[in-house]
Amino acid sequence: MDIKILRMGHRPQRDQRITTHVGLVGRAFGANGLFLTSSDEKIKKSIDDVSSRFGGDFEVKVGVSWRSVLKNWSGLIVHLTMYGERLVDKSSELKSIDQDILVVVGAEKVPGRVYELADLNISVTNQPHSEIAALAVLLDRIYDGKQLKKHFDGQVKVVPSENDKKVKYLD
Ligand SMILES: C[S@@+](CC[C@H](N)C(=O)[O-])C[C@H]1O[C@@H](n2cnc3c(N)ncnc32)[C@H](O)[C@@H]1O
Repeated sequence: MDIKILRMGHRPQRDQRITTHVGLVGRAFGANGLFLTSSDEKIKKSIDDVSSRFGGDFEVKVGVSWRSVLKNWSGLIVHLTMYGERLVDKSSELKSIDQDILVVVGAEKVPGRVYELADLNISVTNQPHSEIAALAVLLDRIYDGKQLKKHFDGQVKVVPSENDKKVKYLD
C-alpha cells in the first residue's frame, strides 16, 4: 500500500520548517511521497538530503497542481481537517483500507472543493492544532503502530542506546 501526502497552501516565506516537517514525519512514519503545490525546491532538497543519508524511498514532487493530483489519484483520498469526522470514529475503517491513500494537509484555508473531492474528511480532535501532529496520529492509526519498526536501508544508521549517541556509517 502506497501512502502519499499532498501539502497544500505552502507559503515559502512562512511555512518552510512546517512543510519540511510534514515531509520528514511522513517519511519516518511510513508514507512514501510528498506532493507540494508550491515550487519550493528548498523543501525538496532538505527532505531528499535526509533520505539520501538515512535511506528509504520517499519521493518529493514540487510545483504540482492540487486539482490534478486529486483528480488523478486512483486510491482513497483522506483530507485532514479539524472540521472532519472524528478519527476515533473512523479508526477501524482506516486500518482495513487495502488501497493507496493520499493524505491531504493544508496550511492556510483549504478550498471547499477539496472537502468534496476527499473520500474522507478526518479530524484528529475538533480542536485547531497542527498538520504535523494530525499527520503523525493518522499514520499511526492506519498502520496500527507497525510503521514504528520500519527498516530504512540508509548509509547512516542510529543504534538505539540507553545513554549514548551511537551512529553507524555503512559503505
Ligand atoms: C493551521 S491548520 C488550519 C486549520 C484549519 N482551520 C482546518 O481546516 O483544520 C493547517 C492544517 O492543519 C491540519 N489540522 C489542524 N488541526 C487539525 C485537526 N484538529 N484535525 C486534523 N487536521 C488538522 C489541517 O490539515 C489544516 O489544513
